[in-house]
Amino acid sequence: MEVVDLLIEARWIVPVDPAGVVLESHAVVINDGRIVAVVPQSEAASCFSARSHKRLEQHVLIPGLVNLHTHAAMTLLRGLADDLPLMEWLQRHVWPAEAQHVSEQFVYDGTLLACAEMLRGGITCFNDMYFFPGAAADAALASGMRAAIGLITVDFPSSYATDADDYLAKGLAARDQRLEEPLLSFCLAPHAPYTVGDGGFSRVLTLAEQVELPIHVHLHETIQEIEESVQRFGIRPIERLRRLGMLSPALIAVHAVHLDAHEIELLAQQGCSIAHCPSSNLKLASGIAPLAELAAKGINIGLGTDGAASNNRLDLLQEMRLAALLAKAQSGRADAIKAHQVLHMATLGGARALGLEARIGSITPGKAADLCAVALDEFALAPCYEPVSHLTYAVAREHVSAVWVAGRMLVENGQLIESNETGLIKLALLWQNKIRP
Ligand SMILES: CSC[C@H]1O[C@@H](n2cnc3c(O)ncnc32)[C@H](O)[C@@H]1O
Ligand SMILES: [Zn+2]
Repeated sequence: MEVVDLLIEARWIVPVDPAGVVLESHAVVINDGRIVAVVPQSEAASCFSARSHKRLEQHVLIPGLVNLHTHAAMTLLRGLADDLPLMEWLQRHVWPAEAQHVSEQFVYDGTLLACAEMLRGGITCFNDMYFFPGAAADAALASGMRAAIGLITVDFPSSYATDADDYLAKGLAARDQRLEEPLLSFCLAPHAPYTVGDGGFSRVLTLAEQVELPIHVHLHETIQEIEESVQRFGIRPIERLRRLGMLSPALIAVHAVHLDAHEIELLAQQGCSIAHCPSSNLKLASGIAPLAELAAKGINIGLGTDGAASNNRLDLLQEMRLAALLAKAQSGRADAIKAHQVLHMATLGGARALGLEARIGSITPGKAADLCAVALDEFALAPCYEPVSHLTYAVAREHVSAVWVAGRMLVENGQLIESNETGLIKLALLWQNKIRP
């Protein structure tokens, strides 16, 4: 008998890879934070002796969800400015508030709050883009979460940095100090084509090639962004990035709402990934991304919540449902995007975009034990013919009962184990009183 740390038995296990597989009455065997085996429960009992044992009746166990695009610390700006289009929202409300309030402490506290919300909703990894990335990284580590930390660049000065060189130097220093952290990885994060000049993008590209990091950029989010680019540069943003040599498998195009057929072809040919953020795109009236067409071209797609100031939730299960429903309405085809496809986007798709496919995104031996258990034992979810259908169309984050990151249990019975929920609410209130006294 092999002695292992943890054995999780579940009524259903959806490994995500191979696609479409649903295992009944299996167990996941975990040792040293990694998945050792996925076997029938009868075999698990005879082959493994576990120090800890979790039995999940009428639960489905899935890989931890990967939030491919967020600005975690913006939880502290949730509900500050609603019902506005993107540029008015940014220029008149968000950027002034950020200029006044963003500091290292703001980012640490806001990210801590975001991690609590994400973990409780089954998200085990997030890809962040915000000021003071070192503080975001430390808050993720303090929460026990996995994070891809964006090293941001914008052409305007902030409380964090002055110009493109300063942003990048500070980002790289933050990364160098945390290179040994197994739960952290990094991305280069030039904000958008309308806030980063050609010089900034070229610096980012050179660095991305030197240090082999993904590049995470808002792209083709609104029609206004495209029209302004045509006025300023004579070309659309994707063509501008193409000429700069930025289109490659390292690129994560966030939003990608407004695309013509040629641009979809280009993104597919170049192996770019897309971070689809349906709630934020709807709330800011940016539009609806052509998800079915992107998927049909074989483009890798992940799902993102965007920040809590434009969503206003960090709830990837809700993004899954919305992604599937919008794709059907937009294409006029009920089978345009199916339940298992959005589960793939919310897990392996996000992991692949971040270059983390070998480590996370599916319940596969050798990968980290980042797992999410969803309870399907309530009347509103009964009966259950097909657990993946329920995950996409019926469950809410309140049904997430347990979450593990690298084999460490962080949510049990729907409650955060290590965070003090009352303390987090007090922290948010302190910031609320500073931001709007
Ligand atoms: C330079 S740090 C990130 C920057 O992005 C802003 N932001 C938040 N949501 C969006 C969005 O949907 N599109 C573009 N920019 C966004 C955030 O407020 C920060 O300033
Ligand atoms: Zn964003």
